[in-house]
Amino acid sequence: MGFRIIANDQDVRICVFMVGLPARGKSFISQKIVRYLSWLSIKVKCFNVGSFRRQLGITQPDAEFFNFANQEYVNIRRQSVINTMESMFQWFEDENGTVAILDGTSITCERRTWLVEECEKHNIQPMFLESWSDNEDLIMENVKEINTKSPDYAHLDVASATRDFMKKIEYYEKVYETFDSEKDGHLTYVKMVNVSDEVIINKIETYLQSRIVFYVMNIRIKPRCIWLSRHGESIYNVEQKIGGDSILSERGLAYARKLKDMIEENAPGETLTVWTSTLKRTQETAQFLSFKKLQWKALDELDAGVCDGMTYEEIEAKYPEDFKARDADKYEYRYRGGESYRDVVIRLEPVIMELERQENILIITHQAVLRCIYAYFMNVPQEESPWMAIPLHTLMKLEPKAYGTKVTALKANIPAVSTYKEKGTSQVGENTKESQLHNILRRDSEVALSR
Ligand SMILES: O=P(O)(O)OC[C@H]1O[C@@](CO)(OP(=O)(O)O)[C@@H](O)[C@@H]1O
Repeated sequence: MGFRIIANDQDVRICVFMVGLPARGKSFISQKIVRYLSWLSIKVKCFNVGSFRRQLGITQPDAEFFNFANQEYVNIRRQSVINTMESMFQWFEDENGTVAILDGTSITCERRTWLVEECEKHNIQPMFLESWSDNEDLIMENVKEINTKSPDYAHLDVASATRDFMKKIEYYEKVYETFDSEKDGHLTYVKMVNVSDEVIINKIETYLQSRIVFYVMNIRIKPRCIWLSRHGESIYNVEQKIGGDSILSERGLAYARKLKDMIEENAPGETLTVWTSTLKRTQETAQFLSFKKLQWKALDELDAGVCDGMTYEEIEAKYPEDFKARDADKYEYRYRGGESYRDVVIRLEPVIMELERQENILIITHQAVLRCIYAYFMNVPQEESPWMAIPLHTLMKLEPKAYGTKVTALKANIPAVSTYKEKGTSQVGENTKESQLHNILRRDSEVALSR
């Protein structure tokens, strides 16, 4: 529960200032940190300087607006940063925030000195995160992405937008001062060279800062897929019992066979590594797959403690107070002698870190664990994540992209019981799960557009 203590410690307030030329993936990194920290219940918010500039009425500036020789424009841009900082300080006060990310360029020493002074006045720890890159492919990939996604370029065709953007980069290059240990040795900074090819770390002082550093060190950007599946229908699922370590039903075994075909069809020729829990039902589901397999104890189902092996109806009859308490706050409720969703998230942290580093992975695990993993990738809030329907016999494909994660759900068309229990009832119901699955799919487009 270490993260909770930090999240509640009112003394820890960090501002991460992104540093770097345009198209160096700063927004991508900012969004990832936001997703990671909020998944760990740390109050975090990203403040994008570009949106504050747009609030000043500068909506579709051409490259000239970024010419540092033009004092009038420099002043307007400085004003956008001042407004962003004010809004950020306000957020720390009003919302009791812990980590703010300032997504701008902050490329001059003069600017950074000013930012540090402002943070000191407000008792906030400044930390700089520079994204430095000379990888042409990576840069052009980012330029393409920005030109199609940013409102700044909505009025231009791709060729004109690219020309304008390259000119803008040129202006920034003229004044860019990268971090170096001699002149910046007194500052807390992380310099990422070509994402995480090389990471230089200076003067990290607090635990939370070191968590952020550790996370960004693990970021990879190579395109890959993460496949997620629950195990096939188990005997306990059929009997509506929770927990346990039962084997698969006949239909569950049929899903295990079908899973092999589905992977071959949808990921032809790909090499995957299969991660399962240590429980029989996930291993039986993986048995027909010929890839390398790895068991994680951390992927075991949420521990239902004294309720393990019971149906929801039995729990309601035997522990009515607990049953109600869980429905009232499913994320925080901890089974007697067992776990809460929050506990599961914390034990999953090393899995997530490893997932960030890996290439194509297929995870075969359990309802509650999948909800937590899915919540991380899709930025699902805590109040919602324990209530998401993750139906049996459905394979999900997640494709992390620069501006969100794309999800595709593939149904095996092998019938299975529903294990979904709605709030306020002890019945598991067939009727809800389809609509919930649609919620999942809808969320994809929300996330993809959320930048
Ligand atoms: O948090 P809730 O919605 O109870 O879901 C978790 C439950 O899902 C189940 C099925 O009901 O997972 P699993 O299919 O892996 O067995 C239970 O074992 C587990 O307790």
